[in-house]
Amino acid sequence: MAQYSLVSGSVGLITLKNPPVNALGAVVRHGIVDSVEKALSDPKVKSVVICGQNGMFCGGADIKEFGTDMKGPPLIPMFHSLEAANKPVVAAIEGGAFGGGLELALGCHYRIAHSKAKVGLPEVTLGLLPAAAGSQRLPRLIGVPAALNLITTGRHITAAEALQLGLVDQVADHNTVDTAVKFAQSVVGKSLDSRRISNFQCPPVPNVDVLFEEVMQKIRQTSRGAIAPIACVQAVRAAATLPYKDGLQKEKELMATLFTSGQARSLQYCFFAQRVVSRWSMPNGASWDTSKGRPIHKAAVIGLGTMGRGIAVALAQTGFSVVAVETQEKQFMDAKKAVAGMLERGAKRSGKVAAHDKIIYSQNLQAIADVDLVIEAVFEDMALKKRVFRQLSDVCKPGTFLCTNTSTLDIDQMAAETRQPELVVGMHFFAPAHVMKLLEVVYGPRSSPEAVAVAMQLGKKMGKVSVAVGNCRGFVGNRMLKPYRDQAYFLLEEGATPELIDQALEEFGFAMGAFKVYDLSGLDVGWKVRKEEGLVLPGGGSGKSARIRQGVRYSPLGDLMCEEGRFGQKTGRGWYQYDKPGSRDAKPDPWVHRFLEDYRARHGLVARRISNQEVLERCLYAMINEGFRILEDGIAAGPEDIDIIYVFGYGWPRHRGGPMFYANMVGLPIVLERLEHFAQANPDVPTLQPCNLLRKLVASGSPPISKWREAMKNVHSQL
Ligand SMILES: CCCCCCCC(=O)CC(=O)SCCNC(=O)CCNC(=O)[C@H](O)C(C)(C)COP(=O)(O)OP(=O)(O)OC[C@H]1O[C@@H](n2cnc3c(N)ncnc32)[C@H](O)[C@@H]1OP(=O)(O)O
Ligand SMILES: NC(=O)C1=CN([C@@H]2O[C@H](COP(=O)(O)OP(=O)(O)OC[C@H]3O[C@@H](n4cnc5c(N)ncnc54)[C@H](O)[C@@H]3O)[C@@H](O)[C@H]2O)C=CC1
Repeated sequence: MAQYSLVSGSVGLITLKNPPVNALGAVVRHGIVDSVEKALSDPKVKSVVICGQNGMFCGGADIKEFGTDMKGPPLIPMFHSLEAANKPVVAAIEGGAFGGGLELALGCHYRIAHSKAKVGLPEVTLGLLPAAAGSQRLPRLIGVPAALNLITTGRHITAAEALQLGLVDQVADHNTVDTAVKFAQSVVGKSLDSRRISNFQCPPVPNVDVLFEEVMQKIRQTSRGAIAPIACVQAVRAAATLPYKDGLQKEKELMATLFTSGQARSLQYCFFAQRVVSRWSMPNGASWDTSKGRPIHKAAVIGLGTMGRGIAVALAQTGFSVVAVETQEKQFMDAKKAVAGMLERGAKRSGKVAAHDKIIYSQNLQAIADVDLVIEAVFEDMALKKRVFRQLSDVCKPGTFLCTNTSTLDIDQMAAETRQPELVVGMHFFAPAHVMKLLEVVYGPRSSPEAVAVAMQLGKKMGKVSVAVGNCRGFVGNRMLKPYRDQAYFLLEEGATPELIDQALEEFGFAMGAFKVYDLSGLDVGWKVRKEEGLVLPGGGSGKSARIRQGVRYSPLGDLMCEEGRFGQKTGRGWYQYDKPGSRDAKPDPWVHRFLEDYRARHGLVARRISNQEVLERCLYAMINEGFRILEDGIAAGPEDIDIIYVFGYGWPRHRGGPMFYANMVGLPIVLERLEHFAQANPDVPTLQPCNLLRKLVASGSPPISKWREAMKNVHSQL
């Protein structure tokens, strides 16, 4: 609702009330219309102030209303009547004004923001554009380049930046509403013509075509396949080149296409999924609302290689005291230098002081005796990790949480080496750990809810999107990656090239195809693991065993590449060729094509034409099938957990919602039918056999994704 009152004898105060963010649901919209009418028709009222309750102006349209019949007054006429009012209207922005909330403020004649408030037009992140005239008013107010930046990125800006851009008129340090009321009284009688933004001419831009072309090109590169950023540019272009009324019409047309698009549905799903996963639960019933964490002041990182360095930086930048331990002399020296550089660069970007003094370096484990939490990041070697956990348990004070950054190994085996196994959890960061947003928090069978709560809260403090998952090989992300990568290799055997597969995946929206990722992370990493697992045979093996391991189909192609010394970017040669070792510019390599032809000839394989569609179906459906298995096994609490892991950790295009949401969009019967088809053609690939949960969901009429948790309960109760 919107509450109306008369304050200071002459100011009509309209307070938006719709907790928690005062979203513009139908009831609020009715409330605004009624209150504005009251204020404008009351002769005692000389000016109007609009604010939100509980220190929050307005979080924009009520996203939960999208996809419903959206009854109630529309926003555009409401904002026009505010702007046309003959009494000054002032927006008092506390907390934030986002999307429709900022568009409401742009309809007002003046905007006053609290110094801690943030504003923005984040519609693009929901697959939309600011279609309550925001795309037309903002460029008129702050100019085309700044508006383009805000509208196409959706970023939230501080009150200080908003003031600098001319988006707000004043910043208040204390009671914003009181300041706005006084301000509203002070401007009574002043002409309002110059305050009505829709009357403004857009400030002229030299080389307007060049500017729009540059922005468009950048967007095509960074938001591969996403339609909303492109529509945002087109809408701002309309503001820059057309009269307001025509620009508004263009905005409306563009929004009509976006509003019902699959991309908007996917992005809005991601918005809510991100919030769902923060309310974690464990199969034993423990959950975020029943489990308390404990404050962490001092943490340790063990092993300062690729991951440990990033984790130490992320902890220090969050304000924790960190003891960073590395045993190898050269690594120790290199790590100190590298961490210092990362802190410096981070400080430059954020404008803060580099947190060098937060980190103490040591080559001795005794230095961590008084820390509250340890994150182990030594080599991926179970024997070593077990030894380290034994030492940690001896050295650390009782009650210290012991976390491992392992990407695949059994948390419980490490916990078993300690005196308090209930304090052991996985904290699986992604490289580079100070940049990547995802954190998989892995609970073993003995992990306490308190330990999970601590890791989840720590992740949140570090600005990570944290997802709690169960303990199995590869957890959620890496477990699902395996069948996807296997399919990519099998497709090479059957006639594809690395560039054909990567192109199909990149056109789908991945930032990088499977083989570019291999080259980036190093082919030798997986080779080492496969060797330890006894999967690698010299020369790839021969005869029947060459392409079968432990009874299932296996491609030795990756092993053979490593035997040739082709480890990827680091050696300048991998699935692509590079100008020099370390270079990132991947070029197709005729050597690889010959190598694949020889391989096929040796194994009697006849190359066939492989379509983009087949690449996507084989790679993605195999991955999705594993996702259903993960749900069936209770490793992830719901499809949202899997989707958020893929969107934030594995470059899955957000506008496609994550693998499980994508399956839901494609249609579960289609996914099942294709998997059955591929499984029949590949009986030696068990990961293509459709799993029970998928079959049960289809048999029960393919419920929407929001109902899968319920369906999963039935499957679990039958087990
Ligand atoms: C042809 C049709 C024409 C239609 C025209 C429509 C044109 C438009 O007018 C378009 C729009 O406004 S689209 C909406 C734009 N606004 C946004 O994107 C802001 C979304 N919210 C946020 O960023 C953060 O919640 C925020 C920064 C605000 C607060 O962050 P916090 O971390 O403090 O809190 P959260 O945990 O994120 O949120 C608390 C609870 O509020 C729910 N929520 C937030 N924003 C909402 C919103 N706009 N609508 C509905 N629910 C919303 C959020 O889901 C969470 O709920 P629970 O998870 O249940 O607690
Ligand atoms: N590299 C990646 O992209 C990711 C790796 N991980 C996991 O993180 C862990 C570390 O991986 P990386 O950083 O890539 O390895 P790395 O090889 O770059 O670094 C490991 C470091 O640990 C040090 N170390 C070994 N034993 C030690 C001990 N007893 N005490 C102190 N330091 C010791 C080594 O000297 C080395 O500097 C592994 O478990 C890996 O699976 C997880 C996510 C991503």
